[in-house]
Amino acid sequence: MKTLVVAATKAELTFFYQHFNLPEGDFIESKNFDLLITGVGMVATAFALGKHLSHKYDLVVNFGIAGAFDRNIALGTVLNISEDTFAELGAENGDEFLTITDLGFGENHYTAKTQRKVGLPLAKGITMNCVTGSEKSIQNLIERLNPTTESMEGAAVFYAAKQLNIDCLQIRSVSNYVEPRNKDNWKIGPAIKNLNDWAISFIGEMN
Ligand SMILES: O=C(O)c1cccc(C(=O)CC[C@H]2O[C@@H](n3cnc4c(=O)[nH]cnc43)[C@H](O)[C@@H]2O)c1
Repeated sequence: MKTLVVAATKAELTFFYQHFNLPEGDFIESKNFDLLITGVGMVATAFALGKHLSHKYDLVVNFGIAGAFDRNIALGTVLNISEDTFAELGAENGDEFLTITDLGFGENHYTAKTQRKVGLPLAKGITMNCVTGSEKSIQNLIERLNPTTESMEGAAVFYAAKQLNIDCLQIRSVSNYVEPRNKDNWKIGPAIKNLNDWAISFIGEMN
């Protein structure tokens, strides 16, 4: 049983590195799991997974922070993102948005796949190239997709795992609300701490 742990940045897995005494580096191999730091965004994620994802893995787990659309979710909450959509992939037709599925070019929506018990609240993610930062964009996305969270990588990880039919999970901790940009409101520290506590326990118990 071998797991590939995937994150966009090393900072998001700071305490995980410390706990498992991992060396510096973007691709670290260990007995029970390997760790891949992809860089931020879908393109970097797809390229890194194209190089490193293979059938030697039984499970891919994407860990990261995320923005939440729902203010009833406390900052720092750890969520199981069970479905994710490439929200910008498609075409505008005036005020209407056509997905790549509407255009006949494939699927824009992907799901987590695992039999393992995760025990976290489920959430519906979207994946964006551009962090949402205007009321108009927020309203459009809510009307069109009604997402709980957004990230910049999640759907790309699900996509890659699906290509090889490997089980996958996406676990994200809420660092901020999706709102007109104000980084002073982000609570990255507590979000990373909660994410790492969960990741250490989950990956530790698997081995
Ligand atoms: O500024 C810092 O100290 C810092 C430390 C660790 C990570 C970061 C990031 O900015 C990580 C970028 C990562 O976060 C995801 N993310 C978080 N919030 C959102 C959002 O509102 N919309 C989209 N993505 C978000 C995203 O997946 C990025 O890869 C900073």
